[in-house]
Amino acid sequence: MTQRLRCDETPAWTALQAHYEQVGRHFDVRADFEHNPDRFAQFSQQAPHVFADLSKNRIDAQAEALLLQLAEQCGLVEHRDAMFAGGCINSTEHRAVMHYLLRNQAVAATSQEAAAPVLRGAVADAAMPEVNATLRAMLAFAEAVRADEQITDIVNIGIGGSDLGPQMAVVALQAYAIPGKRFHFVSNVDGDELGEVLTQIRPHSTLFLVASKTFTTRETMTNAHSARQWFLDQAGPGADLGRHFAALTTNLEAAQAFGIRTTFGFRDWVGGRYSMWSAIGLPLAIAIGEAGFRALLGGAHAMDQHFLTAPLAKNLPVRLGLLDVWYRNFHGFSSRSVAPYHHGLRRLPAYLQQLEMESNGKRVDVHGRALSYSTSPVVWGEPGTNGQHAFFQMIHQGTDIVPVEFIAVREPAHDMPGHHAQLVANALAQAQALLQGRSDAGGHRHFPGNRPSSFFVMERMEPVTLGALIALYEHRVFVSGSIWGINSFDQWGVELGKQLAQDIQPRLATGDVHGLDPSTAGLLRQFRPRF
Ligand SMILES: O=P(O)(O)OC[C@H]1O[C@](O)(CO)[C@@H](O)[C@@H]1O
Repeated sequence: MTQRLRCDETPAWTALQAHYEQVGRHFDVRADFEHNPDRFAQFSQQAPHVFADLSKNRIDAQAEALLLQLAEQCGLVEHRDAMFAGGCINSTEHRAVMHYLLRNQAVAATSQEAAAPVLRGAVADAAMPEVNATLRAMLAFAEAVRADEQITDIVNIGIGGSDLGPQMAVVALQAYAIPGKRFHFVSNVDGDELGEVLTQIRPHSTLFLVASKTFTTRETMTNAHSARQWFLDQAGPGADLGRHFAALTTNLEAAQAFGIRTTFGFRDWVGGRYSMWSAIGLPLAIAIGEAGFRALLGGAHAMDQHFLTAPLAKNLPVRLGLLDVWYRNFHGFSSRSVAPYHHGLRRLPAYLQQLEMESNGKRVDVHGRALSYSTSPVVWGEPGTNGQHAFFQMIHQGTDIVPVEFIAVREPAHDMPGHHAQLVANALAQAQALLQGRSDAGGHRHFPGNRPSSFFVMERMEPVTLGALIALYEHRVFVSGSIWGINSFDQWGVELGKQLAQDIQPRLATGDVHGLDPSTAGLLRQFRPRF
């Protein structure tokens, strides 16, 4: 990997620090709206399927210009192009990062057209035949399951990226889901979760999907083995495990050894949290069918094209990623709240927590050198309007500034009179209140205002728009991670806890506390009589 300038060593970083001290620290968005009639136009844009208004953020044209210089001086374009050329940018795992190839097709692609990818080049040309063959096989299987009236319940067993993406999308696209089938997602090793699902299903009408990139994740394997045992016990003699289990994994051998004969694979260049476009998306494909799944891929691909080709100043993932850097490193904001004003997007905050914090929660750069600046903010949220009646108090009047991201659609999927207008009015009003504040009352009733927010608008919640929205988030995370000079595609931070759990589990049975710190030893004794 070529040595790039670290972001805090660039002239643009120094200029941004000076600009923050002179202007940014006291920048009042309301005053800028008064002086600058073009502010809304300057800081809003239409990207594929997503309109974004960033004008309520604490950013001015000069800050954005300096951030674009920062991007240039940090080699953002070269890094992006290296990813799209199949370069080994996940350097700590020696892997390329090419999940975008999984959606390398135009929105209207049929299965024939999909054979002609839009992104070309040696790497894409080499990978696409296998990508398309797997996609076709997986979608054919999805269609067969959809047509199989005997199968009423689909149970996805997976965790992290093998759960959050497909679950978020199945929930979001409920209006497009095939009637007569129920979708369950089991991720936690807490037996309560699997146990609850097992009380709702019958073996002969259930399809279990064991989703695990590695097919070694302990939680998933424990749940899969328990599900298999339950199936064999319940189905009795002649139970056809092969008909009722399928695996979605890069480790086809391990899946076969488990006794599964229907497997759908993908390559190691698809990271777990970037895998909903791969075979990991099978539950979603069963829910929304081939046409829906292809539309989802097409929407994401449209965003890929935008990220690849739009000038940086009008490139939405770039603008968002740079805004994240501005807020995190210069304003010092440590969290961002996501407020989807759409009931279907209620799992989006959980999905984004993994996408953003597992990708960019790093304290060393790609060369392993400790960083002297902050990286990933905490990402959190709840759907509106619920959040308004819970934590928005803190966002309006608390001591910390929390940028909020509103997401709303123009067309609802329901036809309940009055609901959608009220929902949208609330989203607009919250963003307005955060900006304007209230100074006609003092003390407890005073709202300081000038609290930043972004607002995303989509036509409706449908496969193509969801695909574009998620790809937008993926690329935005890439942009901030790239500026920070970290590897957004590894996750070594999850390893230590996994290893220690393996050491502790047998100790729960034996009571051996040798070598443990006093707190862990004391806590282990709290559980001892149970094991
Ligand atoms: O799909 P797998 O291999 O079971 O991994 C599940 C999840 O575990 C992690 O590797 C780490 O927790 C995630 O990145 C991943 O999405």
